[in-house]
Amino acid sequence: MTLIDISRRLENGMPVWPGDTNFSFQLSWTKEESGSVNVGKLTLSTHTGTHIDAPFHFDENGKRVIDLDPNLYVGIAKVIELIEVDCIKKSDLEAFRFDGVERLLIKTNSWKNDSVFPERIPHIEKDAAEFLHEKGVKLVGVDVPSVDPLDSKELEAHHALHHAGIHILESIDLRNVTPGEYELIALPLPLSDADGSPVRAVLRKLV
Ligand SMILES: Nc1ccccc1C(=O)C[C@H](N)C(=O)O
Ligand SMILES: [Zn+2]
Ligand SMILES: [Zn+2]
Repeated sequence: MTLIDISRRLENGMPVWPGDTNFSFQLSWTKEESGSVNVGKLTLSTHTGTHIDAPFHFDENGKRVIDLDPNLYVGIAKVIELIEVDCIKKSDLEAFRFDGVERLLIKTNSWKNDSVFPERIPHIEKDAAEFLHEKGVKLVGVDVPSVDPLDSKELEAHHALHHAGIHILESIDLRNVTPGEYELIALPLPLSDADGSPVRAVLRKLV
């Protein structure tokens, strides 16, 4: 069956979190120089493009990427639409059924021009994190670069989700995805010490 790619393209000049490391791919050796091969070199933040946050990103004692269970990032996921909401709160989520839903992907369509970093994004409210925990959700994915407001220092949503045992996937691209149930694959790289990791996130439609 065909895969729907929900990853943002990693390329020079792509938007990154303000002040964070720019993404760069360069050849450190060209085939001409080496006589045999092109060899590339990447420079990037762990929060580049579609990525997961490890709890260490916002908690000194939190798990690093290598400690995360890969099973979290592979399996059935429900995609819901909350188009252009200001924030994602419990009362918005109560309209949906979450029986047995462990992975929830929220399409807000609020990042219109993805060639520039957004100025404003919807964040997740604390009561939504608690509600999703009660429903048994273990992973939440959003189509924007953060689950908190862009200027947040407290990172209330990151902490509330962590407290609720919910892992975070950010900057997925759900423009070509209609609500429903899918299989998600969004595996982090096996980075030993990292606080986050880019992922190649794909969906497979369930029949
Ligand atoms: N890259 C950064 C640089 C500086 C300050 C925050 C960030 C973030 O990444 C925060 C965002 N909540 C994130 O998890 O992706
Ligand atoms: Zn992040
Ligand atoms: Zn984050």
